[in-house]
Amino acid sequence: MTISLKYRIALVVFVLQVAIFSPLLWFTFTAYRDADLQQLQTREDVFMRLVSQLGRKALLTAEPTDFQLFIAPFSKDSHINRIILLNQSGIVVASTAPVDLGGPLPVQKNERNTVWKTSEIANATEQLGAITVHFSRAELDKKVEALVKRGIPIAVAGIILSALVGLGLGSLLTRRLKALEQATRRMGAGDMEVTVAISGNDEVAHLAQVFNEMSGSLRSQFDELQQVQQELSFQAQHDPLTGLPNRLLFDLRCSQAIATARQHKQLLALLFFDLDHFKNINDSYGHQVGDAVLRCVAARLTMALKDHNLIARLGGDEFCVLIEQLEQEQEAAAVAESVLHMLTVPLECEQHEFFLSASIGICLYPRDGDDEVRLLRNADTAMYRAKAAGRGGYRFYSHEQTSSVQERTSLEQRLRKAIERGELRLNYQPQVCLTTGNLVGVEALARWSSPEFGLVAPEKFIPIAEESGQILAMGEWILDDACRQMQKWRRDGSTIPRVAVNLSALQIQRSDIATLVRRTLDSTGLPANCLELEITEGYILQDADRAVAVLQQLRDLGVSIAIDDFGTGFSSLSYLHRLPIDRLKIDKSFVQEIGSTSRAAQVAQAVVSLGKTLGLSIIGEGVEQLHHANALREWGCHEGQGFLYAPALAPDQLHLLAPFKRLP
Ligand SMILES: Nc1nc2c(ncn2[C@@H]2O[C@@H]3COP(=O)(O)O[C@H]4[C@@H](O)[C@H](n5cnc6c(=O)[nH]c(N)nc65)O[C@@H]4COP(=O)(O)O[C@H]3[C@H]2O)c(=O)[nH]1
Repeated sequence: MTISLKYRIALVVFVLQVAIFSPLLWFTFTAYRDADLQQLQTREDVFMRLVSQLGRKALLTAEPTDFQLFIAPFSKDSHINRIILLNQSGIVVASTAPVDLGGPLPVQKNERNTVWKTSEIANATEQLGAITVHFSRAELDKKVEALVKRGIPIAVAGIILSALVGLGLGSLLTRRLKALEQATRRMGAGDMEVTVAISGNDEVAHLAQVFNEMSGSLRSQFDELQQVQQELSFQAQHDPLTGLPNRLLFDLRCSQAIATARQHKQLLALLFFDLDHFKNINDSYGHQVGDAVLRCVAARLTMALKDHNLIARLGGDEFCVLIEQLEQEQEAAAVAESVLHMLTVPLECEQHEFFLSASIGICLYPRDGDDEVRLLRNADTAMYRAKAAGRGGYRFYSHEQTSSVQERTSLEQRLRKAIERGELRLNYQPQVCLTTGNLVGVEALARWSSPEFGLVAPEKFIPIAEESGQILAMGEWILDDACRQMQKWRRDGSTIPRVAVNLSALQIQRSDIATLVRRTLDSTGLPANCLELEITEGYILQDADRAVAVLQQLRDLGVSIAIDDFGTGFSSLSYLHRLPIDRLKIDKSFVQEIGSTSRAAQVAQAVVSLGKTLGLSIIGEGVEQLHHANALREWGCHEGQGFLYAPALAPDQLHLLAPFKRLP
């Protein structure tokens, strides 16, 4: 059993009081009684002396009657029980009742509160007798008893009072200690603001002061710790490069948002996107510039979408936007469009200008998934569809996309082995002079005949090869095979002036393309002027400065350069005139509109004029109809390529077609 400090103090005070006052009380009583007793004894001695003298007189005169008369009144004295005068022979000669005269001295019994006193009576020569007095002490005892009766309640009251004082003292002391204890408990429970009031200047006050000092120091340490903890938790949940929430925080917020949306039956949208060809920026300019671009993109995103969305960087160039409380899915499309629009503004970063675009996948809760993992995966799938559809756009997720992504993954795996298994080959599509109908060149176009998937269209496997990086090895093989074939035709006496080979943007950015071309020309023996390299307009737009430098290096080798798919980008005269190129290839989407009233047909004509103005050769791609060829020729376009003349053919079929005389 534990006794609180308050009661312990009270108990100690009580015991001390009892220990001190009991002997004191006892001493006072006995001292008082002793003093009274002494006084009584003195009076008894005086009385003894008096009755001894009177007794002597009675014995000497042998006339005890006077003596008897003298002592008779004392029989009523409460203090004197008996007075007995004995003669020489021990016979009672005078006494107070009830002792009989003439008899011997009765037996002296020691009664309570009484005392016998005897005094010998003698003269000079002989013993005369004795006087015995029986004194009573009852009076004295009664007095002491009365004193004790009066004193004990006072003593008990005093002790109780002191016990109460002890209790009060204890609670006074422990109340302050209790306050300290409660403050310590609150601090233990995490309340760092707690202090205790300091009263007085005693030890408890000092303890309270030390406590306050300790709590102050703990508070500042706790604040520091909290700050560090907040920083750590911020760092753990944010991307250090852009300051945006990272994957961890995004997952957390996403699952919270899903729970809220589930509860209130709301719609959510998740946008997942990456920057098209961002890898090229990293490869060409280094990671520092790449990082700066990502920072700028993050800042723009935050500016554009800050109001209602959670924006996160999931890693690399992958970003995610979560839109809550959606009314209808078109709102997600609007956000996607604003992201795309925001990226169309050229980005000036580290003294370079970048033209960015992104491919965005959108999926919706609850339609496309009911947890963050599934939503993210499906948004990723939708993003791949957006990429496959030509980049720079957005796609909503649909269930069919999942199977198409699975197909894409297995295509990618099979493609890795395609070259070494000899499943890839090149076909060649003639390019014809629109005036003479002569064969002016061929374009090498890759074909993949897979045992599992059959003939796979280049529009399907080339983007996969580009995204997976396989285009580097594949492109090297294509360049080598095309140059080797061309050299073979030459040796066989063919008069095909040139072979055009498509270069992927990645090949130009990630490899030393000029060295590769030089090496290939050397190893195959093909003269440089027999090789044309086709580069898409899109690549040049991504990075015009670098494109100018690379194209110049290639041109210095003696090869010619054509800009493929011209008209599909955002070409402007400002960069076109700086490019070291030989030919513009009008994209087939424009050529095929010739004859219609659409703007595309007008663009085709405008491209021809532009090319002529710049002194470039122009070739129309996708010439399917005679009127396409006629119109192009009339506008001044030099060459044409398309199904009107021939599709892409295997190398051994090509010689059957030349010369082309399909012109009117
Ligand atoms: N509708 C229509 N189409 C016509 C006509 N004439 C030609 N074509 C097609 O138009 C595409 C022209 O190639 P591209 O613009 O370089 O577009 C190419 C090119 O970007 C890429 N590609 C093909 N082979 C290679 C290659 O060896 N290397 C690289 N990097 N890309 C390649 O794949 C794209 C598609 O190639 P293909 O399917 O061979 O499709 C070829 C060709 O078959 C026509 O009259 N009408």
